[in-house]
Amino acid sequence: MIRRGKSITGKPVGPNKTQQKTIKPSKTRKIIRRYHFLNQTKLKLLKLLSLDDANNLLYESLRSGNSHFREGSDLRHKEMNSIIETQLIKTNQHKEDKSLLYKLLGYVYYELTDSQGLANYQMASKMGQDSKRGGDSSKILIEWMKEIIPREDKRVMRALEIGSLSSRNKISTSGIFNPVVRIDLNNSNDAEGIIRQDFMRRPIPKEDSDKFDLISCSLVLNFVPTPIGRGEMCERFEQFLKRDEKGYVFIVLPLPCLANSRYMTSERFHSMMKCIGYKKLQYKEAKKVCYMLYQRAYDNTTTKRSPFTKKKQCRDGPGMNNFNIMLNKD
Ligand SMILES: C[S@@+](CC[C@H](N)C(=O)[O-])C[C@H]1O[C@@H](n2cnc3c(N)ncnc32)[C@H](O)[C@@H]1O
Repeated sequence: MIRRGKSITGKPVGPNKTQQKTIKPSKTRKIIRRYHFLNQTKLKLLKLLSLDDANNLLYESLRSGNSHFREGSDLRHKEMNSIIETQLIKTNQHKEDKSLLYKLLGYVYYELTDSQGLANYQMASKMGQDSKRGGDSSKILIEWMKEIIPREDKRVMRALEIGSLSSRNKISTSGIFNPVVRIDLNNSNDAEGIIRQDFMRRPIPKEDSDKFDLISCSLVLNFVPTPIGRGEMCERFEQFLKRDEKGYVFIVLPLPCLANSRYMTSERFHSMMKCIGYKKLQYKEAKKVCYMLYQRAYDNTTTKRSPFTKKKQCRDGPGMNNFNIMLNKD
């Protein structure tokens, strides 16, 4: 799945006739793929070096305290550094060479935190929301919610949108949800009403009134680099959903994650969600993505957790990917 791509720190994308920045679909895909590659490589390097960056403080401390890391992060490359890029693809081959691993880590951190790279990544993700390229996935959510909620029910629902790129999407403008709390890991555009925040570190609300009726998680789970990390994200939803109501979770995934993976199918995903307390209300496949709506279900028919704590191959075939989601052993 990981492929070699071009630098995301390439030249800025110029204005078009409408003064809006655009990127061609092929470049959009490359930028996104590159970003995922860097994230995966960062995790591998941290593991090889037995480091933990849970508090996001590592960059500063390594920059001041490790000369190899600093050397890597100082390679302020306009063009990709081909030697380093090759070494990044084969990190395991260099596992004995700690100095090189630190240098690679410095390089990766710089690439990931470089503001031009991030801006391009954000723009590439936004381009994916362009109506010509799949559009705003929350349109489907709103259609479904309108079917579910009786007309006479005028209750306004609170929503948390994880991985939000715009405050003008249907989830924010339909009037069904108010407020819509929008968070994103990387968003630097606070003026648009998107809080820069990692959902996995968002404080758990104490009061039920601060919890949500709906969590939207569109094209975010596939962004999380590890199967266990994805499972943890799914399990965390529950702590943000209101207790008295039956909260909803809207999930969107790239279709190949469920339709072309050796380890995950739509049935397996629904069973995993059932196991952690949700019933499936809706499932729809489009050309490139699949949409799902779940609701909290406090029933007594528990599904065993153990099938989802292990890697299980469901099928195999040429060109299949290894996308997976796993639950922690309790
Ligand atoms: C591909 S974009 C999807 C954007 C949009 N929701 C959509 O459906 O097109 C994925 C976004 O999820 C964000 N993201 C990933 N993990 C996150 C986390 N733990 N907390 C908050 N945002 C996260 C990333 O920063 C990125 O902007």
